[in-house]
Amino acid sequence: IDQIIKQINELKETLRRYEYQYHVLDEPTVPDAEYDRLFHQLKALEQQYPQLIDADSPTQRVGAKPLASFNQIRHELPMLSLDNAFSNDELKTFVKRIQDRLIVMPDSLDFCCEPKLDGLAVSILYVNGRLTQAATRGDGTTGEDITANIRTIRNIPLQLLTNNPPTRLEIRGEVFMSHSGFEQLNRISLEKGEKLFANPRNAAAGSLRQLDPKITATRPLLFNAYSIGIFEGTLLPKTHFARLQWLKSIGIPINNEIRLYNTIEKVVDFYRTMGEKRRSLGYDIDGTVIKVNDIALQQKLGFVSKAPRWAIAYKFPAQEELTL
Ligand SMILES: Cc1ccc2cc(C(N)=O)cc(O)c2n1
Repeated sequence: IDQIIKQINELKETLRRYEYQYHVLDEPTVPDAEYDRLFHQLKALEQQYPQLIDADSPTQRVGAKPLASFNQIRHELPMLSLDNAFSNDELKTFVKRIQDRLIVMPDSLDFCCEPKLDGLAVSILYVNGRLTQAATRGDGTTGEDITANIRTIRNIPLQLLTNNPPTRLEIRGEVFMSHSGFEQLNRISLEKGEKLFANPRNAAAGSLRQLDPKITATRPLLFNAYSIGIFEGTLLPKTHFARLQWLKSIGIPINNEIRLYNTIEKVVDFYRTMGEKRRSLGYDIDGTVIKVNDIALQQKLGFVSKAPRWAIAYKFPAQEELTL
């Protein structure tokens, strides 16, 4: 039996590494057939020795039975909404307000720039490196417990890839659907005579609101992290950009368009570039998110009402055509 345990642990470790290379680094090192072969080998061993199945095995993504309803979860830290800017002038005002508030100005003010994914904000909690809970943003204070559905999203790791995980780590990010996944889903829904979704965001929302995780597991959902909520038992890097890189290093997918700039001109150029890239990204974005990179400065700037003073969503003009 020790041989079996050793074999099962090796299979789990290998599969987790393959998943990380494929979903987070976007650099698969083995063909899908090899991943599938090992996956089915693990599945067979676990069926033969069910007492050796652990909840975070790569084979345990799809929950057992449908829920009757979603439980409510209270966010220990509120999930913020962002103020919007719709012009360069409004962006400049955002930066000016920051400079006015920071009596002592740092020699250079770094901004972390990201595409603003058009999906749904979720919170995912890892306890001792294991995915234990996930919730929708809801009204920012209370959300719905969608743990079983979040576990079915293939690029979200069930365990953090680190030997000394934080005691608790809350990841916040966006669940979204790619254009190709959306078109494929609607093609299948059409064939099955089921209702079609109007756009990828609605399709993602509908998929996360499924009470039966077996249905969610068939939907092409993706996740990109954009910030850290609660963290305990670990020291974090001092800047937002470095924190995102750290998340990637422990197995959490982040967007690959994120950049760091230290002048407003470069930030405006990033906004323009993302506006051009928008039609070829393969997923919907509705603008960019510009954040003060230094965490200590973020804490000095704080929030006004529910939105941070240190971040702005610089949006694109509303898209005329529907994405159908
Ligand atoms: C603080 C905050 C709130 C909402 C966000 C939303 C997105 C997004 N939709 O991509 C990205 C971010 O960095 C965000 N950051």
